[in-house]
Amino acid sequence: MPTPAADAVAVEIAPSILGADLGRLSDEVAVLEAAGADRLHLDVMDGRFVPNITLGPDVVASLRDRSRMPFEAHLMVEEPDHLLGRFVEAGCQRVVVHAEACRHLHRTLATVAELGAQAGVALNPATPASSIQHVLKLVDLVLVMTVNPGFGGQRHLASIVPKVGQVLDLADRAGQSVQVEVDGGIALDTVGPVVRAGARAVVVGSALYRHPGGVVAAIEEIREAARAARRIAGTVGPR
Ligand SMILES: O=C(CO)[C@@H](O)[C@H](O)COP(=O)(O)O
Ligand SMILES: [Co+2]
Repeated sequence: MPTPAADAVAVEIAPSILGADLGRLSDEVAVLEAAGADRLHLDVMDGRFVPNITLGPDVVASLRDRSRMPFEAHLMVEEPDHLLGRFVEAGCQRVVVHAEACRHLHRTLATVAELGAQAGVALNPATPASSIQHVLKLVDLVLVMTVNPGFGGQRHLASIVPKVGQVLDLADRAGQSVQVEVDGGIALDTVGPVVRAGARAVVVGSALYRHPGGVVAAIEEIREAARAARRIAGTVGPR
């Protein structure tokens, strides 16, 4: 299997541990790392922005000692400014905030960069691509949500997939380079269209844990389906 870096049609796989056995979290992270995950997607929920509560920076810090994967925190947190430093100190290389959760989005993203991490912005299904035009120069990643955030295991909203291309068009016109990652209901049957739309990374949660062959087989198959979609689309350039 070619390494993602050497592979012109690679699509990065970022497992979400929401579907894992949270009582064995560090073992589950080790399994994902051994399975070749490109980075770990940590879903942080505050019970306000979304109706669920998950993990905080202390949990992230204890996983940090046990893994060499890059960590990406997906903050589903209302007004997250007070927590940005905590997640960077905990070892997150990237912090993704929701456009809808930040009153001063530009300032929040600039703060992430000042803290020394990569900044990402996430968009709820109802939020248009145009709402982040003014911050594209501050982010290296746009997370297009294809479920309403808050829970793993929801049905993928295929109608939102065209937003991937809309974000990439906006970035092109602004002369900015961003990676688009898609999050929500990604599985063997949904990864192809999002990759053909231009996504170069996908978050995968429940599909990993539903697969009868286990996490290793699931990552392998989804990675191969994503590579095949890129080959079919004939898009091996940056997009
Ligand atoms: O951010 C979220 C949900 O809010 C996601 O990262 C999901 O938790 C991924 O899980 P699946 O949709 O793949 O089951
Ligand atoms: Co997420």
